[in-house]
Amino acid sequence: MAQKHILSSVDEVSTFSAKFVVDTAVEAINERGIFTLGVSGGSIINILASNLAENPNVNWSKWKVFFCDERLSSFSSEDSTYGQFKSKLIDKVGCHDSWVAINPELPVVECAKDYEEKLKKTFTGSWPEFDLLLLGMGPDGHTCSLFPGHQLLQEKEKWIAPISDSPKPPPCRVTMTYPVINNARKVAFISAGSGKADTIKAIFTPVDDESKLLPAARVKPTSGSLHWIMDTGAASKL
Ligand SMILES: O=C1O[C@H](COP(=O)(O)O)[C@@H](O)[C@H](O)[C@H]1O
Repeated sequence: MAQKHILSSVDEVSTFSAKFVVDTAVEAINERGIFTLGVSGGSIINILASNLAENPNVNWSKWKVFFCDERLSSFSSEDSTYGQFKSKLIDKVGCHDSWVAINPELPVVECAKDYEEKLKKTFTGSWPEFDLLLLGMGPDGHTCSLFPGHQLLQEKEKWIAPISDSPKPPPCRVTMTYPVINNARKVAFISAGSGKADTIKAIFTPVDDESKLLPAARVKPTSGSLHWIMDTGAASKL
């Protein structure tokens, strides 16, 4: 069962989300000495970056930040999630060593394998167990780079999968798969704006056939917790 956190404005979503991340980090560092975080791209970048950059309670030396999905674009492109976090947060704080980026120069299949190897330097075991994954959701119900009807929704072996036909540009991306997402200790969607309201209503509406579930509705942590952080616009049809 998802826990809903409904805030009255995008600014409040931003403040709440940053506190949610930092509180989770403090708990993880106290318990295990490290905080493993996965971030998404799109609107989440602006929601998170400045609040995290200004937060004095972040012990960056204990954070390891990966990308839930990433576009194969150069870091100087606006499409690069790493590039955006770099200019809006990483360069300002000087926390470069905490972030694990993809190599966008590689062909997409190799890039996914290479990124999976990078994860394996931090995580042992058959599946990584992230402390927290921050997910976005597009108006079509996609999350990470897992799109409605795409064969990647069935991927059961890879940690990181390549996609070269993303319906949302750019077409070449790498993405975490459901076994990774659903193995996290905590997963939080961050969604703002009334443009997401119909899709959020669909996500929370039960279906008679699991194959009809939108990608974001397939996020069901096996033993972790699921959170939806929304503003009143995004939650307006619930
Ligand atoms: O393409 C992507 O879109 C989703 C949703 O983005 P948003 O701007 O609608 O919030 C994002 O979560 C994902 O990381 C990104 O690659």
